[in-house]
Amino acid sequence: MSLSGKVGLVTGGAQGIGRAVVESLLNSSVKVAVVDLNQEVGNECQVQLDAKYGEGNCTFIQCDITDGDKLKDAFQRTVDLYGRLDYVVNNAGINNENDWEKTIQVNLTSVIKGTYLALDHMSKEHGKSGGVVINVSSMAAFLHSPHQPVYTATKHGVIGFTRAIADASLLGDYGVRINVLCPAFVNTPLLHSVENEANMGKFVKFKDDFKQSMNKFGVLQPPLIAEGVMRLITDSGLNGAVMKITCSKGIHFHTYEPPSA
Ligand SMILES: NC(=O)C1=CN([C@@H]2O[C@H](COP(=O)(O)OP(=O)(O)OC[C@H]3O[C@@H](n4cnc5c(N)ncnc54)[C@H](O)[C@@H]3O)[C@@H](O)[C@H]2O)C=CC1
Ligand SMILES: CCC(=O)/C=C/C=C\C[C@@H](O)/C=C/C=C/C=C\[C@@H](O)CCCC(=O)O
Repeated sequence: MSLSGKVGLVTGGAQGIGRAVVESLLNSSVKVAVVDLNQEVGNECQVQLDAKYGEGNCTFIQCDITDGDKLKDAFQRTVDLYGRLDYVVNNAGINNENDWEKTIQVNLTSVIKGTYLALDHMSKEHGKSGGVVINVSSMAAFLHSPHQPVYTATKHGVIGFTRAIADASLLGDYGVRINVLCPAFVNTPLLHSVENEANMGKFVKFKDDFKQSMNKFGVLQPPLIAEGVMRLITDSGLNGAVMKITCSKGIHFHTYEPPSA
């Protein structure tokens, strides 16, 4: 399936999982807007991607996704620059149990806003030609992690929101497939934040337990997560899917029991 001529937007795309996703999209000839808070890392990312993929194929847009007006501008700038929008990956996330209200804003509220903005630009309801949204949750949503109660809550929320809005998209014939991705531990700067009291607050005292959990389950590399994202983009049968990626099972899907009376 050729993705050439398509346009993607990835939040938190300057490093870690988001950066790997951006590179996979560029490798498939998709033009990409890299939306990220971090100006320095974003500038560095732009220079490296221009050198590797050629100028004009991606653009870094500095933006704090918790600022609704700035996020709206980032979407509009992408469409103004590349003429359309086909794929949105709501990936940016933080791990901060100290400032837990911020964690809710970044990990859940902004994912909801990013999904609604994606629909504004892609839904047939608005005369657009459809597309794919991928919201990044975590395997933490399937655990009762003592290290990260609020992070865990946000990731549960992302799954619930995504499954519901995916059904709405189907019922309303929006032409947009909306899926959720749940990686286990991935080797990125975020993973190392679990050692910091500034991030973990009073839960930092569980850090040894946390490390044992990582040793037990293993740590994934970002390119495998990007492979999962590309599958969610290219498999036209997937809507409301909950993709899990773990060391033991690789890329697989969560299944839910059908509702009963
Ligand atoms: N690393 C891991 O073990 C796992 C991570 N995840 C999730 O994957 C996503 C990406 O995480 P990583 O790549 O590991 O993190 P990371 O910390 O390496 O990268 C996150 C990126 O998001 C950006 N960002 C943070 N707050 C932002 C804001 N307010 N506005 C715009 N950009 C912002 C950062 O500047 C950074 O470039 C997150 O949603 C995370 O919760 C899920 C499962 C496992
Ligand atoms: C316990 C998680 C945690 O404290 C925080 C990690 C920080 C961020 C990464 C996050 O999103 C967590 C992922 C957690 C994954 C936990 C367990 C899985 O690896 C279980 C996999 C089971 C299997 O391999 O089949």
